[in-house]
Amino acid sequence: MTPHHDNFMTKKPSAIIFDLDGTLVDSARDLSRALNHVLQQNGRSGIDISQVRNMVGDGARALIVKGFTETGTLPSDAEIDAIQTIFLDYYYDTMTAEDILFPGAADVVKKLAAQKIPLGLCTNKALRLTEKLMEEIGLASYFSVLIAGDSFDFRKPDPRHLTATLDRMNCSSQNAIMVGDSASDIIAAQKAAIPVIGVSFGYTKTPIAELNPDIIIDHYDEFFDALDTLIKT
Ligand SMILES: O=C(O)COP(=O)(O)O
Ligand SMILES: [Mg+2]
Repeated sequence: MTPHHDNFMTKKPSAIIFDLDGTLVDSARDLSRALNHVLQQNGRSGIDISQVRNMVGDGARALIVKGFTETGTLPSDAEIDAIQTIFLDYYYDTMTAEDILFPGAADVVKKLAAQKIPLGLCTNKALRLTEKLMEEIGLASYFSVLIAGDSFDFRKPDPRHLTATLDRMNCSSQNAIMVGDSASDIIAAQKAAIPVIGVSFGYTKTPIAELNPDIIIDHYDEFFDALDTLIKT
């Protein structure tokens, strides 16, 4: 008889790598508050959260550059360095852990960990912020590595960010799977030849379908079916 139970997979992936912002957590509100804080400090007008959502995914500096470009001229590199320090401290102090997990995300992570599938986190967020956030949302212990935007000299969309994450996990990229919300995740995965699940509820200016992930989910309820489909193909 074929064993059949919830979330049964025909073959286990060697590892699953998750992106953080826009994939596991809906952090746009907190990032938007921090961005508007530094914009206002510099006499700029604020940016609506709906617009900030399309600016997240390439790290804090890219978010700041996009925010300042949107509201006037771009400050010098040195000025952005100073603004970035203020942004990071403000975000570190004000980020909230409450109600920011996307529905079903924690459940999926816990079920995968229970199935002994190695989990890695690969985000363009700074490590200090990543570690704090992952602890506060209660998911840090389920991941064998937390790899951040400042862990290496390269980062998503550079495919080496994903392959280096797998190396740190001692996992092969064969049968590994990536889960992400934005162009940097999908491009990195495609370049690394790692199948990728795109989530449609995250942050991307380009509609996720146009980025051509191998499969798209609209809710974590669809995760295990998507995994099954990817594994069979
Ligand atoms: O833009 C960021 O700060 C990080 O974004 P990511 O977790 O989606 O890589
Ligand atoms: Mg993201």
